[in-house]
Parts: sequence; structure tokens; C-alpha cells
Amino acid sequence: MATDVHGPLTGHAVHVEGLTRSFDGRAVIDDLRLDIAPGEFVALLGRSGCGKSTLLRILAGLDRDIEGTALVPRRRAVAFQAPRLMPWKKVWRNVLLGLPGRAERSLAARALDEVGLGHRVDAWPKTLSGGEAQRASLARALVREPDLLLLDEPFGALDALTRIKAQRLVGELWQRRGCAVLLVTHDVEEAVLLADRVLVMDGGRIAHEERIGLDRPREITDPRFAALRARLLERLGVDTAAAAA
Ligand SMILES: Nc1ncnc2c1ncn2[C@@H]1O[C@H](COP(=O)(O)OP(=O)(O)OP(=O)(O)O)[C@@H](O)[C@H]1O
Repeated sequence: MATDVHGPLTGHAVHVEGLTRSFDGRAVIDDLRLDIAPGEFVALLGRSGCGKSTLLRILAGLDRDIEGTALVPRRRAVAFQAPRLMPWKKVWRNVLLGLPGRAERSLAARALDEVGLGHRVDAWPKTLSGGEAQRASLARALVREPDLLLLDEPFGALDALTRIKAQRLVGELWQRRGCAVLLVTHDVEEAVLLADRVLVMDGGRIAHEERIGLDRPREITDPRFAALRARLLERLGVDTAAAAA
């Protein structure tokens, strides 16, 4: 039976209970439970193919063939690893894509300004660098004034330096906007750097949860940072001693 229970919710930014999603009779998500508080930053780790993107797509409302409960706020937005900009529309029109109401350039310009792209409002997508395109995709999410921001490996395709800048930007945007964030990532350091709570998904469920009680901004040189990173890597089945050798 497919139960679609997206709808309003109070006291949570995400409330998921008994969630199951199967493909060809195989449950990729299996009786999963997850609550995210308003304004909380949660990172989701897990080995490749464990169902992270599937969960994110469900929360984004892109996959409704589910069993169980998945409650998310109406105001939600999603950004993927690929910026998904329409090449035949200028950047500002891309930012407003699918947004109900009149296309107001000033609205897009404000969101682009917030991600440091105020000077590229009238640019064509093909003239943007990878990092700029990703920031435009973030602006497209922000313009929706989301209570919940869903990010599926948004920095995955960026070079190391651009990635660090983009991580910092997301941290700042989150602090300024106060929305809840669910960030799917493969990068344990990124998760510890940004999140209030890091979840490890395995066997179709949340198998482990780590609260990151470190003050912000966080330093990866902090021994407590290293300890959290090591514990999460262990949970992911990575032998840190061997990795360091
Ligand atoms: N539309 C689909 N049809 C059939 N199988 C699917 C479909 N979407 C996902 N799957 C399967 O569900 C499993 C979970 O996929 P998902 O993309 O959610 O994993 P993931 O944890 O995000 O992986 P990665 O970290 O590699 O991106 C995989 O085995 C995948 O092949």
C-alpha cells in the first residue's frame, strides 16, 4: 500500500515514522524513524546505495510511493549535486523557476546577493563556474524562504577550495535564515563541521546518531573534532588506523 502523508506539522521540521520505500520488492528504506527540530542542522552519512538520496527525494515530495508517515513543512526547498540550471534562461529567471507568483527580478537579485552572486543576476548559466552555478542553485532554494532546506551532496562536484567556501556559505546562510537543514554528504569532516547532529544510515534505517556539541566556528584541528570524525568513520566501517597509515 502506498501511503502519502506529506502535510502540515507542528513542533518539527521533519517527522518521519515507519517509513518504508521499496524498489522491485526490496526495501531500501525500512521502517525508518527520524525527527528534525525547527532550525536544526542535520547531516546524513552512509555508504553508497544505502538510501540517502531516496530519503531526501521523499522529503522533497519528489517520490510519493511510500508506506508510513513523512511530514515536512510546506515551505521546503532542495538543491542537488548538479545545479540543474536551464541554459536558455538567465540566472535570475532560473532562481525563480517554478516559484508561484510573478517573476520579480528584484526577488531573485536579493537571493543571488545573499550567495555572493549579485553581479551575475543577468548572466547566462553557461558563463558561470561550477561553484557559481552551485551558488545559483542555492539561491533558487533560498528564494523559497524554506523552513526546511534539503541538500543532496551540494558540494560533491566542487574542487577543494571552492568546496570549503561553499561549506562556509551554507553555514552562514543557515545561521542567518534559521531554517532546518538536512545535508546528505559523503564527507565526514563536512558533516562534523556543519551539523548539530550527524546521522549514519544503514540497513534502511538511522543506525547511529552523533550530537556535535562543539562551538562554532569549528576547527578541524580541535582534538574533539578528530575524535568525532574517527567515531563516525568507524561507524561507517572505515578503518581509521589503516586509513592514516
Ligand atoms: N528509481 C529506482 N528504481 C530502482 N532502484 C532504485 C531507484 N532509486 C534508487 N534505487 C536503489 O535504491 C538504493 C538506494 O539508492 P540511493 O540513491 O538512495 O542511495 P544513496 O545512499 O543516496 O547512494 P549514493 O551515496 O551512492 O548517492 C540503490 O540500491 C539504488 O539502486
